[in-house]
Amino acid sequence: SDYDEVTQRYRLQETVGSGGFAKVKLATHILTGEKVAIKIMDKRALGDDLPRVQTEIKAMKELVHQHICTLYEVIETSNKIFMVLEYCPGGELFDYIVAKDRLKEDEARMFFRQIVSAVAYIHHKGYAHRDLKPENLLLDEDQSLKLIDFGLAAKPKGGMKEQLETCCGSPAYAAPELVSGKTYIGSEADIWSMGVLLYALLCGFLPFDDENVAHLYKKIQKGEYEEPRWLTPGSRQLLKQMLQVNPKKRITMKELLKNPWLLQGFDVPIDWESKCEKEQLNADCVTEMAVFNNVSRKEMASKIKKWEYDETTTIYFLLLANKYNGRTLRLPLRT
Ligand SMILES: COc1cccc(Nc2ncc(-c3ccc(C(=O)NCC(=O)Nc4ccccc4)cc3)c(OCC3CCNCC3)n2)c1
Repeated sequence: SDYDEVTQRYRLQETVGSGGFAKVKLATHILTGEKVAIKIMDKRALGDDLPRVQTEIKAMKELVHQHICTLYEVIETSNKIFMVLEYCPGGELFDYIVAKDRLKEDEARMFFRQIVSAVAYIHHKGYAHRDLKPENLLLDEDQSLKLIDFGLAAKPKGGMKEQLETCCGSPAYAAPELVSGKTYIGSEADIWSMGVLLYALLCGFLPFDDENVAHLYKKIQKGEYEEPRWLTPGSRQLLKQMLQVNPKKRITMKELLKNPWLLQGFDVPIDWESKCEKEQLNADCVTEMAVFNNVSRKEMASKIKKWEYDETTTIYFLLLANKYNGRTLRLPLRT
């Protein structure tokens, strides 16, 4: 069946999310014992949206960053596409904010710097996210955030309008120019969405909200929102610059990266460059895999560098992730 290959290498566990054409199951990579997330899509259900999955996979292969969930492997069968992805043990940032009601300014800033880092990197690579919201931000261990795009929003073929109608959930994070159906620039719309995100982190509720979508659009286009008394002048100023209805007056990513409120307590600009680009292989991981496969390091390195997004890519990324969080993952020697 469609699941034969994936069940040989992964133990599928509970479903943690489903939306639109995708379902996500947590799973364990049998060889290493590491947890992964597997996004399962049915080709028939996708219909003529299938090209968007290819677009997303192409995007994911280019977007390798410490604050973006890594794609490890793609398994395609006659009816299904399985994307094996980095698992984030902390679940959604959305649930974290709800549990804490709202975040203290320092914690909000610590998270928001990571979000800006991921989005600046995506923009640098020529992409726009277009669906930034707390449900698409996952917590890794030790308070680090990973950006995902669960709803296949990355570079939708139509404008966002069609994207808004099709995708579930409210457009509470969508920019005014976008809900007005105007042509818009993805990166400018992402800045607005990050402003709504920052507001939600600091306040615990949304700046523009209404159960009637038409009324919600009106509020977004008006751009007026409450400022709770606990907001500091620095955060009010930044929110004002991000939640500018006119996209040409909105703060740019360049200005955002050196915004004084974001620098407070860190005094170093936000480092948005990727720390885990694919160009430079980690020597220890190559060695460990060479020993495991009983081949030379040179041979192993050239196999990894093909980036076929098969089991070799998965093992390399899983070993690399463990280097970062200090755990040494040992491949079981082949019996
Ligand atoms: C929620 O329950 C829990 C509880 C405990 C742990 C976890 N852990 C856990 N880890 C990993 C995932 C995941 C990662 C990536 C993708 C993905 O679709 N990547 C594709 C992608 O990111 N493209 C892309 C990114 C940037 C630019 C362009 C394209 C999908 C899912 C997950 O999902 C759960 C869903 C549930 C519904 N809301 C969204 C998340 N959940 C989840």
